[in-house]
Amino acid sequence: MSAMMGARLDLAPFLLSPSPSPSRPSPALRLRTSSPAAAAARTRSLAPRAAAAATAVSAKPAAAAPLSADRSVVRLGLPSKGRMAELTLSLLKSCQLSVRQINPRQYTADIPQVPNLEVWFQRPTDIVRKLCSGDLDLGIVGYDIISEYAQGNDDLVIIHDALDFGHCRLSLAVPKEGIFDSVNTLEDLLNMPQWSEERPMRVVTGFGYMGMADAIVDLVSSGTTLRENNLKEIEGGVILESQATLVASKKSLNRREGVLEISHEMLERLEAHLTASGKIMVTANMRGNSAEEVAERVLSQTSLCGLQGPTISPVYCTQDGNVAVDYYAINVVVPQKSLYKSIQQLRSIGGSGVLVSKLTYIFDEETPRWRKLLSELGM
Ligand SMILES: Nc1ncnc2c1ncn2[C@@H]1O[C@H](COP(=O)(O)OP(=O)(O)OP(=O)(O)O)[C@@H](O)[C@H]1O
Ligand SMILES: O=P(O)(O)OC[C@H]1O[C@H](OP(=O)(O)OP(=O)(O)O)[C@H](O)[C@@H]1O
Ligand SMILES: [Mg+2]
Repeated sequence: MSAMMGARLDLAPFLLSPSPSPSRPSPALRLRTSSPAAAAARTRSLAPRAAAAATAVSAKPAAAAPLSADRSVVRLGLPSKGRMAELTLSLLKSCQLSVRQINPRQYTADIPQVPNLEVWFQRPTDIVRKLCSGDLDLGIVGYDIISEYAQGNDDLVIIHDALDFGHCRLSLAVPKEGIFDSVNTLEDLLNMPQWSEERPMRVVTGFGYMGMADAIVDLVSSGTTLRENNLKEIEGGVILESQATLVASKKSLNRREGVLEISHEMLERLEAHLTASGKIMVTANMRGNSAEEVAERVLSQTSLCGLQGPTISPVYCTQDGNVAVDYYAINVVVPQKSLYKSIQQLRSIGGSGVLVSKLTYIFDEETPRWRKLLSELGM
């Protein structure tokens, strides 16, 4: 949950729970609607979105249902449309978990690499609902959707909290100009003389440009939509940081055969792929008297320390009919962004014949996320 923990929650009690905690200071703030789904349903064309927002807000998660014994297949819910859909499929493909959809009109598919797994394409909100109701066992959705639609349901557990796509934040924004001209922080906003008991600050998500609200709450990624609509974020106004997550029903993990094993395999593949992304393997030859002496030279360079340190192995050749070692091969994993620096450093200590290859997977020892999941399941 590391990425989410950075979220500033100053406003959370006002936005994510039905009634603000009485012990909090009472800024003159009244929230009309709190759903990011409603938030998402504003801006570029307002009227139709307002209607959509109204529908979305009333959606509540289904109560946790008993485990249905009538199916033996494990079900994974994936986003059926929107930006998350394509990115989810391409992430799975990168993990050698390609989804096979025989008929594109159907809402089910499979992953040939994982027998006994059925894929259901669903809207993100429905993925969470169906995890809660027991129709799905696993799902990939944004953390924002889990926060919003699985409140109070402790059956859901996040297996991987940082799938590295769908990055956005739920943020409070105000108009750039007018009375908000010099409002740059949450404190500035709450201290504005305009708000009072009789006229509290109104935060809505569907009517930000119609003069009915003072501020809005919406998902923000690049910030383009806000800019295009003459709005600005303010310091301290981030309510939640979100990105795609792999989530599961604890009940399924505990009781449905195969769910735990499939989760483990998915987690391992995802971790291996995500750990490797942005990293490259640099191989070079270096003359030296011993592996230790070469290691000292390599380790003196800041960009050549590798994951656990460089691997250094002798390169054998024959000299006058005898086997001899003049050179050592160095293998070191480095971040792609420090490629050129690594090459400069290798050359500066006598490296030659540098080869660079992309890394596809890094399988570490058991991932801490697996330990964490087992402990959350009481295993
Ligand atoms: N601008 C964005 N950049 C990155 N991720 C985003 C952005 N907006 C939303 N998301 C993430 O993507 C998820 C799905 O949003 P998306 O817009 O694809 O679907 P949707 O809003 O349900 O569909 P639609 O907008 O077509 O009704 C959100 O729950 C959030 O986690
Ligand atoms: O900061 P930006 O990069 O501009 O992204 C933010 C926008 O993205 C989402 O909308 P989306 O594109 O999903 O359209 P929607 O309103 O139809 O959901 C979100 O609701 C914002 O409007
Ligand atoms: Mg959207």
